[in-house]
Amino acid sequence: MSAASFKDGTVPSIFIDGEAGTTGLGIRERLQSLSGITVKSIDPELRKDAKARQAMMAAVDLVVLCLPDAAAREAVALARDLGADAPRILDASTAHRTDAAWTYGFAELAEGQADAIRAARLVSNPGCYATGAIALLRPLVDCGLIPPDYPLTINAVSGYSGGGRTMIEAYEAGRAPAFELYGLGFDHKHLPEITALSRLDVAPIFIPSVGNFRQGMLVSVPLNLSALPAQPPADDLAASLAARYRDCEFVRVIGIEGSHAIGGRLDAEALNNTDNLEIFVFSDKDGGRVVLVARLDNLGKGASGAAVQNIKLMLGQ
Ligand SMILES: NC(=O)C1=CN([C@@H]2O[C@H](COP(=O)(O)OP(=O)(O)OC[C@H]3O[C@@H](n4cnc5c(N)ncnc54)[C@H](OP(=O)(O)O)[C@@H]3O)[C@@H](O)[C@H]2O)C=CC1
Ligand SMILES: CC(=O)N[C@@H](CCC(=O)OP(=O)(O)O)C(=O)O
Repeated sequence: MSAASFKDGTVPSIFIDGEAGTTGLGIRERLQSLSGITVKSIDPELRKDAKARQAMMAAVDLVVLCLPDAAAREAVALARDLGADAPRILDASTAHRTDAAWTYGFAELAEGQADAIRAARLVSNPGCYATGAIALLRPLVDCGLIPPDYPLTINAVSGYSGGGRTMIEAYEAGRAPAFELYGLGFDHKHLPEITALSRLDVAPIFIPSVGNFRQGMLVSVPLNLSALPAQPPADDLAASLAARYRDCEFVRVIGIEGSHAIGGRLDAEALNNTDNLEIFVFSDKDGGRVVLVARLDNLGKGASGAAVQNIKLMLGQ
């Protein structure tokens, strides 16, 4: 996007549709430290008024959708109706993550993905669990250590803010269990993106859970290495992951020794209020059993932090 093409003149402008929600607020807060952009806000009374939102869309270069899926689809239709005035869109919802017309907003996905995001008109921000799972799996599928048809299991735990305002209110009013498994219908909404973007042919068994803490997330994948066709040593998995993320600002791989050194426990909240993601490779003494773990803040790299990373790429910042 060149300066000459900005609707407002010299700096790009953004409208966050749903800015009062959990994700919207997180993005708003992070954008305060970003100079060289204008954030335009809608009158709160008109936040669900289609005409008023469409007028905001016409006035900005980029719209960030922080809405439930159905509302996000409606917002995209409003933007599309603007024709040549339509802004670029970053959608934080699940609605477009496996839609071929949209670019998946995980810059670290593969070589060239950051450039694809820079150039795209339509970008979907990844799901929080999906970010952790894809970060672990995609490099290992790409290099052939995990075959696309391998029967994988993914376990995960999230802080309750992942459930948006309704879940936050339920936990903070003491109306929710201390810890629960869910997704036991094998149909969690992140499964399609985890499967597609990890380049898997079969959906993993994915068991998410939520606990009585506000934010923070662990996503883990257990592997018996002797069951993998390549029977790779654990070191090969760690080396592939380290090589993939070597130059990534927000992703750090902690290899087998480093993972072992932290003492067999992982605190889900350790990366809270950061935009970082850590990958651990835990291995038993013989190197035959491995657990890969991604740790992130579900509201950081799992949502608003990733959104701001995408906004910066889309606006050439
Ligand atoms: N929480 C998280 O960790 C993550 C959430 N997401 C996704 O981001 C999106 C927003 O989620 P989250 O921030 O958690 O949700 P919240 O419930 O916290 O916020 C949603 C916001 O959208 C507003 N809204 C709802 N319907 C409409 C509509 N028709 N028109 C305009 N505004 C509307 C709500 O207003 P009101 O409250 O007044 O109804 C609220 O401000 C969802 O798609 C979610 O799946 C993505 C990554 C992580
Ligand atoms: C604890 C909790 O309920 N988490 C949410 C996922 C949060 C998230 O990242 O969802 P989207 O980005 O896909 O909206 C869930 O499992 O539905």
